[in-house]
Amino acid sequence: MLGATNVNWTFRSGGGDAEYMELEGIFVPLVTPFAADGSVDLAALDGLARRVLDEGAAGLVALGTTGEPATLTGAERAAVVATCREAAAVYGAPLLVGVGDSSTAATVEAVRHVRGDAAMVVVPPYTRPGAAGVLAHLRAVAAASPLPVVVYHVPYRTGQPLDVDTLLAVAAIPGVAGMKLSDGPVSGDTVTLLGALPAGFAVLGGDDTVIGPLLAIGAAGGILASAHVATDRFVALARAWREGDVATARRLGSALAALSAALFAEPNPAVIKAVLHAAGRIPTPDVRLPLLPASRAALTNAEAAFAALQHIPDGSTSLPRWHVRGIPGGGTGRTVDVVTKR
Ligand SMILES: O=C(O)C1=N[C@H](C(=O)O)C[C@H](O)C1
Repeated sequence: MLGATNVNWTFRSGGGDAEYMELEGIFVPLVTPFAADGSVDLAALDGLARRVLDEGAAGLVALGTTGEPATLTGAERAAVVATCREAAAVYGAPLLVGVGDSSTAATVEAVRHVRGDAAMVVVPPYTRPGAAGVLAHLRAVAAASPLPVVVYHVPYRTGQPLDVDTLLAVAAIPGVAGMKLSDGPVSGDTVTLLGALPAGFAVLGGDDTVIGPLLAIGAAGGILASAHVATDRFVALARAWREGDVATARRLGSALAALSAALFAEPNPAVIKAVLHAAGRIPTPDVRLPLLPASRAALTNAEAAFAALQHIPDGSTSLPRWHVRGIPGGGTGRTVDVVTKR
């Protein structure tokens, strides 16, 4: 359990006790599918959510960068969260909801209304307030949040780098349960950070191409847009590192890094949407301006990287799966008697 806070939750990474939220394993930050008329296709979103959970994802993220939240209306964002929440509830899986901007007051207000299991709060972008400003911002937000906070550190998007001491100070803030770490290549600082985390504080890797090394040095999991495409393989990678199956982890990690590089060859989530559309999983590959659709070449490369994965063993014949029992209506119902993970 982290910190003495004004919130009524308990947390640890790992375990399996129902009273705790787990921040471990592969979380999928869902794209927002658009219909041909430009509206948000909530049925397609529901299908994506259920598919990744079926394939062993530990949880969902709504309104991550990948969900294009900046170009959604308030009503669309609320509908996306409600859809993800409903799907997550069927599986008993946690839902993280992305929130936050450059204003502390606005973020404090927004975090009070998050409808999920945790708020994924981005380091304030654009303003570059410095380390002390970031800490003051996150302390104010965490103190106001009724939910655990997962800090999203992504300096190439926010423009705000943070050193190891500052990241450890973030980890010590009451109410901050974990961090999505998207600060680029694994460096000496990354190794220092992962080795010095407080007990129970979870780092989830958010740079898809380096998830293998991050898991190897102690990340509890990842928040990976690439895991739309090969969810079970990313789940197998996390398991292989957790269980010490190093040979499998290295082979899978290498092939998945190639897949991620192809999926991120153009601004995210354009290529992922193109691949999902080509596979018939979303109705259009559309993104909203200023994002542009993926090129034909990017789609072809990503499909080739995905095809290459089929020859890589995952180290097990039985991947972890959500086991859903007692769904009225033959598995398509909205209520469920028992959901466990095995
Ligand atoms: O939406 C997210 O969460 C993620 N966004 C990152 C990005 O687009 O920079 C990538 C990561 O896979 C998860």
